[in-house]
Amino acid sequence: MKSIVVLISGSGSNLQAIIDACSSGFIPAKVTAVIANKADAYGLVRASDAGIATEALSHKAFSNREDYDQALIKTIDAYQPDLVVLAGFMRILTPCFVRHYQGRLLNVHPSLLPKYQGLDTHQRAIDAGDTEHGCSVHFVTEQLDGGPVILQAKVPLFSDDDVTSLAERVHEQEHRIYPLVVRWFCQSRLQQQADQAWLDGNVLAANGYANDEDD
Ligand SMILES: Nc1nc2c(c(=O)[nH]1)N[C@@H](CN(C=O)c1ccc(C(=O)N[C@@H](CCC(=O)O)C(=O)O)cc1)CN2
Ligand SMILES: NCC(=O)N[C@@H]1O[C@H](COP(=O)([O-])[O-])[C@@H](O)[C@H]1O
Repeated sequence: MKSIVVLISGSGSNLQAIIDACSSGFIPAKVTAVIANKADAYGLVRASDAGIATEALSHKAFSNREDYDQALIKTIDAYQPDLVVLAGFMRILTPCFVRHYQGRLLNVHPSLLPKYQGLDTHQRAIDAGDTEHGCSVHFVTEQLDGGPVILQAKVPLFSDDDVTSLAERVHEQEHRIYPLVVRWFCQSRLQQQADQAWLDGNVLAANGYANDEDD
């Protein structure tokens, strides 16, 4: 049974989707710990309610990003995860952290990467007058939101949308594609592909896994 540690900063709806997918057996893995950089992250309540170990490690307790990341690595590694999942984790991670989890560190980003890397993606798409938006699950690299994209989902962007309505529509798709990618990752075939993609920096052909005989 694969082991997953999830990092959060807020509500944890993506965390909940992954917890539920593990509970149903859709993801052949167990979330062994949820770690937040904010003690009031509601995702910690979701984890506790699911009987999952929780830890709050505030970045404010550290004088620099490197020291925080070293403490975060120590906390994570105590659970010996096969996979580390960022689910609304709002800290930029140092190269040292990224290298430590190379190839087994995923993130979900609320845009159709490479569009709108960084923050405030929904408002930026609205301001740009886009007619479509979406979300991306990608490998985490040193380049912020620049890692190889594994799977994306598109949503329409309507003229009367605001950030709330658009975020809700994107969230629905995040809750679909993130558990699917985590499932693939926990099936060993993708791990080998992940290492290869990591090396080549290629975009994984999401469709190529749609028919994976392991599915
Ligand atoms: N090295 C990497 N670190 C992180 C990545 C990544 O791809 N490479 N993905 C992000 C997730 N993310 C968007 O998906 C993201 C998170 C946080 C920020 C950011 O600017 N954070 C600020 C603090 C903002 C806040 O506290 O509200 C910061 O760290 O100073 C941008 C994008 C996770 N990390
Ligand atoms: N740049 C990172 C970022 O903005 N991530 C976004 O934070 C939200 C977390 O929601 P959740 O806590 O309900 O899962 C998600 O929409 C995720 O795409």
